[in-house]
Amino acid sequence: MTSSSSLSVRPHALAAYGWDEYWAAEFAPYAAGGLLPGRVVRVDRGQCDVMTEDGVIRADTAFVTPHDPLRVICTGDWAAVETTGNPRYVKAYLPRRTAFVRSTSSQRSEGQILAANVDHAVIAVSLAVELDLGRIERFLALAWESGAQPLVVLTKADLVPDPDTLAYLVRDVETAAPGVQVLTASSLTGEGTDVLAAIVSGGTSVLLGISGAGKSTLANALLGEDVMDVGATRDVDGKGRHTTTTRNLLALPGGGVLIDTPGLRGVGLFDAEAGVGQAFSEIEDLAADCRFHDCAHEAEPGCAVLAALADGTLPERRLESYRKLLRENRRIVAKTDARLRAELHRDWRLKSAQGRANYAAKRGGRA
Ligand SMILES: Nc1nc2c(ncn2[C@@H]2O[C@H](COP(=O)(O)OP(=O)(O)OP(=O)(O)O)[C@@H](O)[C@H]2O)c(=O)[nH]1
Ligand SMILES: [Zn+2]
Repeated sequence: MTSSSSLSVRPHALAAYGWDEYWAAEFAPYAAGGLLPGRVVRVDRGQCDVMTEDGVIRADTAFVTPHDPLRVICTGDWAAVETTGNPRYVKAYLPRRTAFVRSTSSQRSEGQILAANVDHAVIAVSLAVELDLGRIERFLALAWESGAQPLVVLTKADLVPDPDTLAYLVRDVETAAPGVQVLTASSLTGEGTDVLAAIVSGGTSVLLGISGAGKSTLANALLGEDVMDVGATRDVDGKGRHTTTTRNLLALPGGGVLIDTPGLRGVGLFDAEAGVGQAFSEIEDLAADCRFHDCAHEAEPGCAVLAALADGTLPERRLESYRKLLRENRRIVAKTDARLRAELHRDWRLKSAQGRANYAAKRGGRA
């Protein structure tokens, strides 16, 4: 989107990419070490594209690709890049403020880092289909877990022309989203885009939501052009390979930064118990008033959650959804633990085999 020619060497050329006093202070030791700051706009195959005040630099990620997949450099990170060399290496990245993680597969529950330093998680929900509050709650848990502030945008509002119906739908979603702003938007009328643009102008945002929710349409409205389609086109260099200049992180014309990585779109829960808690904050608030601190809200006396169910202040659907997401999350965590346990067990078997061998040696070589 931004051509490198428009990125002259200015003191705050990176401001459009989120550079501020906070990051400048964090980066100070690296600057003292002669490294260049930049924001990662794309990561692929051992290399990454870093937006610096000199424009985009292709850099090697060997130093920032540790064994732990959650510590691998990713889009949105603030990188410290060498000023010279071929290849130029990313030597480090700044501690993340927030991070989106997903479970890579159902077999091995290992997290994968998808995006770093995101401030707003915009959850797109289509009004063209029946609202699925459970799914919205799932996205909200994921968003809260990342550390970003969630925001729900009900898209395709033009398909709900009756204002009362629209207001009712918004309230319905609001009951499933405590502490979260719920907006409506339409690409047809343009309604809502300005409000969204104003919110995302302060910081870095991601768009979450299922296929067809209207994420690309929202992104294009924010970008003021069809960048999302442009990114998919092939490089016309006669070599028939894909363009390598596609960015997953873009500066918005109205301010703010948008991250759109493919994996983010289908992101699932990964060890998100805190996020689930935040997504159901009214239930956790109630639970604080239960007589027993370990109340399961099943049949315990003095249960504030059950009392709220009984007097109608807490919808039953909310409690069921909360339980469902907690169960789902615990299954994922248990899977991770199982893998860890398997590794520990292997370790233990190795040690005990060694122990047996040592013991046999002491006894004169007889096993
Ligand atoms: N009527 C109406 N249709 C819309 C609106 N926004 C998006 N659409 C349509 O909804 C469909 C899906 O929109 P996309 O923006 O591609 O959805 P997406 O979430 O990016 O989908 P994926 O790329 O599959 O993840 C497209 O056919 C859009 O034209 C809107 O405000 N009103
Ligand atoms: Zn209780």
